Amino acid sequence: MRYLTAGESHGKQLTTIVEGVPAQLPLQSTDINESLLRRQKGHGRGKRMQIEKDLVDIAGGVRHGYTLGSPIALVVKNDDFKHWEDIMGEDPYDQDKDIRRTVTRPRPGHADLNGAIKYGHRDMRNILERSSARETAARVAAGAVAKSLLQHLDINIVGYVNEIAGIKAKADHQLTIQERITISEASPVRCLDQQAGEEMMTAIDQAKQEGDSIGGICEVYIEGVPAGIGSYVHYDRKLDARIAFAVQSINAFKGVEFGIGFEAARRNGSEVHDEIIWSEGTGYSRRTNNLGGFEGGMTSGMPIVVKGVMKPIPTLYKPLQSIDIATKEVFNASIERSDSCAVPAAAVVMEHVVAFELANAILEQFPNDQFPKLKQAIDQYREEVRCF
Ligand SMILES: Cc1cc2nc3c(=O)[nH]c(=O)nc-3n(C[C@H](O)[C@H](O)[C@H](O)COP(=O)(O)O)c2cc1C
Ligand SMILES: C=C(O[C@@H]1CC(C(=O)O)=C[C@@H](OP(=O)(O)O)[C@H]1O)C(=O)O
Repeated sequence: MRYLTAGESHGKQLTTIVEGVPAQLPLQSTDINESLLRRQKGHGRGKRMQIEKDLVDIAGGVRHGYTLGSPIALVVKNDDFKHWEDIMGEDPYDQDKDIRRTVTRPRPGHADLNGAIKYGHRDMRNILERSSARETAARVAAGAVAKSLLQHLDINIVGYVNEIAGIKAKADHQLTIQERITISEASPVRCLDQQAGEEMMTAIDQAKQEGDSIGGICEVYIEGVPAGIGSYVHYDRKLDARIAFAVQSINAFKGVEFGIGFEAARRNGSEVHDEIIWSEGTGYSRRTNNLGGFEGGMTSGMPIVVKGVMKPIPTLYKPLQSIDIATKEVFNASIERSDSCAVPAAAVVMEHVVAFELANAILEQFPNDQFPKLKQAIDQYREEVRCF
């Protein structure tokens, strides 16, 4: 399974094509819309999210509520396009006539300057339109298809926020996945710890008031994955590595950890590696889950726990110094609008990109043309793992 996305932030629409989804998987636009609407929520987002109401149009690959096995085309319209038609429409645009709208002032921390140098654009709108995290709506649409597939295989996944601006949620390892889903969904910052969640909201409000931005840490938690998904035999078949790539590729993500992650560097081996246990009913398991569900690039059968670090949003009301590429003058310009914190939204994005990688690894390993056959094969494999 693979996917491509196309579309600019203030252009007509985002388009996603997902190829390699098995036939006969139940799929409806409501499944995808739920994910898209979750991504739009979250305390700290700017005015743009009040303009958009992301809804998918399934334009190919699905008939009467089931996938056909053909590529699935997903379209999400940009409602903001109507305000940008003169700038983003297809009619030739005379940049010289409207010099005020030419973007020549790169934001530190965004893709503007590097992208302009690479593609030779003097109007950095040509960069920012595509480097914008608006594209993550298209990634969530693709991930929602994968998530739907996983759910039909009894694999559940959720993304939530662990930390914002240094405020840490207290970890409750006993929470079931259903509890994690319900609690995070009810929290405006998608946090499992109500007290910390309230402090995070205050920190976001304060950052916004000061014209600043803040980042944080998201966690994705998955239950129901059998042991042995992925492989150790070649670097690009290691599933943890593929997940790390997908997470790192989300706009503004700067690092990835599995389980205790970087903390492993500070502990002895005896305090890191998860002891193997066995019981008649469930087969093999681990006494702890410090390694976050992976050993040797393969799942261990324990919950997958992966964290991603998001830096603060680069567009600031209180801007940093930069250089105008037209005049080479130093500037400290103010901006019209931006998110002050998008960590809660990013947790939903992370959930979906991870879902895609996991579903893809499963499809590579099992019969993938027809969903009922895939389900049968997975059920049989689970039984083999239990009796191993
Ligand atoms: C959900 C989400 C929303 C974002 N919103 C903004 C925003 O409003 N303003 C901004 O400058 N950056 C925003 N970003 C981050 C930029 O897109 C990102 O920093 C930029 O593409 C440069 O890429 P890099 O940070 O990965 O190097 C957002 C990121 C995500 C995931
Ligand atoms: C549009 C989305 O996020 C955008 C991501 C983004 C950026 O620079 O990454 C900048 C902002 O866009 P605008 O300048 O239009 O307000 C965010 O709103 C979205 O998440 O759907």
